[in-house]
Amino acid sequence: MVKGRRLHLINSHILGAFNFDKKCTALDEYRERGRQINIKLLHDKFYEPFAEDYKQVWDLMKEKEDLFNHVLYADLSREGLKERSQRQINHIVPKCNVTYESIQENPLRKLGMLTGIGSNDLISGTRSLVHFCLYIETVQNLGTAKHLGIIKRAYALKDYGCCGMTELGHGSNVAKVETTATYDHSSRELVINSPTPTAAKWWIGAVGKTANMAAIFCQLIVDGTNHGVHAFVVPIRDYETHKPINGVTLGDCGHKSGLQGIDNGFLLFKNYRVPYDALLDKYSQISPDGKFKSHIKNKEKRFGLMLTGLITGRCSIVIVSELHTRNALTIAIRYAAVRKQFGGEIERPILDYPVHRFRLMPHLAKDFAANMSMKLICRLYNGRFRLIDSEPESPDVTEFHALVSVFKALHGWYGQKAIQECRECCAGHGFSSYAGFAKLRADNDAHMTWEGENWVVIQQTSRWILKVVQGTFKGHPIRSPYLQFIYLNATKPRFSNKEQLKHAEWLISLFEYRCNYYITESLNKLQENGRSYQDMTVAWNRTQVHYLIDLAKSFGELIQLKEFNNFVNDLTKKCPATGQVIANVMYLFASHVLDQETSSFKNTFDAEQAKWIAETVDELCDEVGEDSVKIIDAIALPDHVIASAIGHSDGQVYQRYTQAVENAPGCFDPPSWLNLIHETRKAINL
Ligand SMILES: Cc1cc2nc3c(=O)[nH]c(=O)nc-3n(C[C@H](O)[C@H](O)[C@H](O)COP(=O)(O)OP(=O)(O)OC[C@H]3O[C@@H](n4cnc5c(N)ncnc54)[C@H](O)[C@@H]3O)c2cc1C
Repeated sequence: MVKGRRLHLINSHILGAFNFDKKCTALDEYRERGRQINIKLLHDKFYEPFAEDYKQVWDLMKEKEDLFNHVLYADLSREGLKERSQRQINHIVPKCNVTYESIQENPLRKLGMLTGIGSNDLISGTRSLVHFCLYIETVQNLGTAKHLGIIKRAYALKDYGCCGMTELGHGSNVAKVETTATYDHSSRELVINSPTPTAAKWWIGAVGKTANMAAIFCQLIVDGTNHGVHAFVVPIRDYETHKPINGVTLGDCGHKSGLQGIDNGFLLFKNYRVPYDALLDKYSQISPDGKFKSHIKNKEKRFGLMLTGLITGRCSIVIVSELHTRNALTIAIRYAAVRKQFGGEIERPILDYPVHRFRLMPHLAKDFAANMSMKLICRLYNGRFRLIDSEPESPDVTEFHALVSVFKALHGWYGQKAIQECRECCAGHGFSSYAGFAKLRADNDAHMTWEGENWVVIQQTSRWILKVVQGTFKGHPIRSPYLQFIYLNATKPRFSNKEQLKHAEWLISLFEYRCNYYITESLNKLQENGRSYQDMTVAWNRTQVHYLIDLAKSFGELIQLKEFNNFVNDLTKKCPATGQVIANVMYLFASHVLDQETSSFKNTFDAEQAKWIAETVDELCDEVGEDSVKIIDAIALPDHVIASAIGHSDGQVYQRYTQAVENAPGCFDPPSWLNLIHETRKAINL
């Protein structure tokens, strides 16, 4: 008996307990359905501008496929995940030729490498980003020629850097950080201190285990006067021993909701003396006779410039949250084509059910919209990256900042909702870690918060729009090409039939009207609140809900729709059939946005118009659902990058899933705590 069981176990290990003798053809059958599209054309256009960068990174992943396969690492410890991430970074980054010179020539390449890594694993993507963007770009944007050596060492990975802005007591309100850097004229040094426990730098990526260098943000005090937040580049660990430097206390922030492989840490300083050159002194200097000077007299403006090192990080979120959303949709749509439940004698794929299409297709449409705004940010990126260095106060930089802010928030939110819905759409098997959703959701969750908390960062977009509008009251023309639609007495475009919801120009004019509507409403409310509260900060905060936040969102979605339309027009020129299929995705995006509008704008539709919108959403979900497997084939990341047991392009869901389960440690083992089961049996003596 025992011998027989052992034999069975050995057999299970070698052959697998689940014997799939027939290949599942359900996904291929779904591929035959719907309208024909030019998959290669859609793929190439969707992957712009990163096709080459991604190919390089993904080919490198293929070389060590196991190292990038999440299914194999679901049981890793916190320390194990950190080690694995370091191995991933060591395998990819040095081969990508990301040097100071190559990035000066084409800054976008860095984003390509980082988001390529992040598309598979946000842990390694972020650990690289913290160093290459937050640390290096803070030093580069705020430092001077004498700091070039530090930057080049960092590109060569001789140093590993972090960026310490957030503290235990202050996050979004960076201007109020408590860490101080006090100038000591006698030695021409700066003395860094954490004057209170809440001044501890907190959450700082790479501090926990990796970084030996830090760009830290402190209040600069010269001769007893606080000149506001400035950045300093300082060593935090000894280069040889990797131990904290005297005057620095550091540690790891512990277990988190996800991203365990990132070594977020805390930093405390006690009379830590660093030479004057630690001050990143592009905008402020202390003269040899000990006087503070800055050509930017306004303290607030100076503070704004201190944050320019964040911009690439925000752009990376704009990009990578779209990639994560796409991965979730790829898994859920492929699974839905394979999974069959109900439907009579021959069961139907769950992707056939209207309710399933209604749950998934609007997210697919939003992912397309996010891909469009991602492309816009990337088109602008190189020019703005250089302007941040040469002319940081240029209106083009402010405009870019406003665009990135709204898309950082929108894409993160789209992703979080989409990933959760995809998880639920795959129900039980979606709950398995081998499906991939748990990791995607936990990873994307951080996008809500870091690099500017979404609800705070999005306010910067509406602030910019209202500033431009207020400028027009003083006779200043609107420069930004993205705000040319502003017209304060705008009237709603005539909405006389349902077919208009499949008319791009009309939809754009409706979205323009919607944004103008929120501008007018926000201005009126702001004025009203200004009278009620006197303090303009209170009035501003009182005008966020239903007004300024909605204004920023409506602006972001207008830009997405315009970019989407350009994409569809271009696609249609090259292949009308493909253009038509993707036009439907665009109409679905627009009508779904209108249908979801929960605040005041919805009142601008009468009951019949609201019904047209809802019906159009249903119809388009159905049409797009029929084409969705092919659409996903065109835009999906390679299987080894997604690394999901249930979302593979070969459609062998059950085989891959059971294989993952069987290969997991302990699948067939008895519990190591078997004695406790025996104890339990004896616990109650009847
Ligand atoms: C995984 C991870 C990694 C990180 N890595 C780094 C790093 O490397 N370096 C670094 O410096 N920081 C890092 N951070 C910190 C991150 O940047 C901050 O968490 C973020 O800026 C938000 O600050 P906070 O958490 O203190 O939230 P708070 O600013 O305290 O916000 C708390 C809540 O209050 C709301 N709120 C705040 N102000 C307003 C307002 N004016 N109006 C309306 N609502 C408001 C916010 O919306 C939020 O919901 C990291 C964080 C995480 C989670």
